[in-house]
Amino acid sequence: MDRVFLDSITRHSLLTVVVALPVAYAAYLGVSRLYFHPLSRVPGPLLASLTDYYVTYYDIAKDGQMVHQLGRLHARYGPIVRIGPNKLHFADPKAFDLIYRDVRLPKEPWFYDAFNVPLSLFAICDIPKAKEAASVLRPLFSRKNILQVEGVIQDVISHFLQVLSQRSKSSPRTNLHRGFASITMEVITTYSFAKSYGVVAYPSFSHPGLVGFQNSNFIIFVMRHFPLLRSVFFAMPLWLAGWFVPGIYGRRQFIQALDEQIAGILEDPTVLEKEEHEIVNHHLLNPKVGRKPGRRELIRASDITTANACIVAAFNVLKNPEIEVRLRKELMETWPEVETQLSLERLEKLPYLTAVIKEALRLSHGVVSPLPRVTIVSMGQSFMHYNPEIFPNPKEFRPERWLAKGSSDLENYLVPFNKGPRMCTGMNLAWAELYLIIGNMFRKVDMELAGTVNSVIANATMIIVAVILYELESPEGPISDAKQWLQPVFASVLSHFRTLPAPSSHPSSYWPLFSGLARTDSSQIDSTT
Ligand code: HEM
Repeated sequence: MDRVFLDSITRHSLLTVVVALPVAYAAYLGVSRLYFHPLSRVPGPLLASLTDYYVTYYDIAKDGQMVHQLGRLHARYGPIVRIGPNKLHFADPKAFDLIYRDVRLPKEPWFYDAFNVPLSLFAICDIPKAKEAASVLRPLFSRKNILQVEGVIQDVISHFLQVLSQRSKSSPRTNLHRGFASITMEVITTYSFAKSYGVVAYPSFSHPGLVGFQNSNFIIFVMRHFPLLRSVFFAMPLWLAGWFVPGIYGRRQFIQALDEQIAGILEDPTVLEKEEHEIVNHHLLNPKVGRKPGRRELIRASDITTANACIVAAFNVLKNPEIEVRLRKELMETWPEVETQLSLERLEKLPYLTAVIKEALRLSHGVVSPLPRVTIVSMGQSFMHYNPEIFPNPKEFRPERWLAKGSSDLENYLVPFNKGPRMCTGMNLAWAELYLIIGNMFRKVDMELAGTVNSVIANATMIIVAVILYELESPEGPISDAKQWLQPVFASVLSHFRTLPAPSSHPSSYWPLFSGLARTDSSQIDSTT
């Protein structure tokens, strides 16, 4: 009897310890975070001071809305807000320089590891390692180098215009966001690998590699907030991973193709000598460098960001007839022969085109998520770009603000490429692409807005068709014939997904797409060349 009694006490105590320990630990954490933490005096919501899952809720359950929540928090608590137990967010323009120009502040691994590209400069947090990687990569994207590969960008854009012209005969409606992303993806792969992967020519501008890259954005948010899931997800067979990231199949196939090419170059480096211009891999595959290039991130970094800026420009110019007339007039006067190509250097001298691009960069932000630096401080670009004291009526697309007297001071507050030691490596390439794409589009193409498409449904459809096309691409498969008949079917299916009217002012309905969550709407633009 005594023994039974003792046993039950032991069981009870064990149970009490099992329950009480975590509760006590949570209470200890809560009290220390609220009252004894160095940030405990910084204002912010109680829940955010207690747990990082406050941000998780807005990033995941609220579909990437943290950026809007940050705006509300700053309105309530002031320019510095505690958004996590160890995290501060700033909304003061002076803080931007202090955070991002400080060479001592490394990138924050929690945020960058989720991209799963440890070799890419973008995700390297260790300062000496990042310096080493940057010393190889940055010179390749110098202005001098970009001018040398201008021909590549010009050729890709000309090809794109041809494809668009062909397409407009069978399907006048085009998702130009995909179109622009196809241009930038083709440019970066050609510049890096001296090989066209047929991205621009792919039906409906939906190359599986491109769709796969774009669709993996959401999973990055999940990986960021639930790091334990990373190893589970990356160990999954492709068919299962495809349930979570539709299109991952195309992405893996594409990466495999890039890997094979890299392996080919490493086996026989003389193939590089045959290229007309120096390509990124001339340098990255140099044995002295001793590291494999972060090939995926160059593609990710370059396709969506530049395409976002282009679509914001196209959308807003078409929305405002007086802006469109002024832009087309400037282009026409400098570029009377429409069949020719105009050089980047001449386009760069056009003040109104330049103002349109700056305004597009201001409103599109390359990366909306605040980019965290240890000890965890960050400030989202939108808190510079949407500051009404710097940019009156900040949500309006007004290129004229860049032409007004004293506007050169505004440049300090235009930070789409970030500032400081980790600012965008591809900035010169991005500027070149923006001039050439927007210049060409508004000189050579007549367009009008044609509503918006729900990109979740459109993506799913594109992926199914993309997979079918890939399957057909076996040696026996009649791929070219199949593409010919599938393309119009595909285009007409897609045109039925025009579910929403064009947004009436700023395209806020597809804003989350720009924040990297490809889950809402992207604009559709009627195009006829
Ligand atoms: C309009 C177009 C673009 C925008 C707005 C943009 C924006 C940005 C921003 C904000 C960062 C800083 C990220 C951070 O601090 O973590 C960044 C980094 C980077 N970008 Fe871009 N980007 C654009 C185009 C490109 C292109 C075309 C390339 C192609 C090479 C590129 C390559 C990179 C790389 C490699 C980094 C990492 C730099 C480092 O961490 O040191 N970007 N970009």
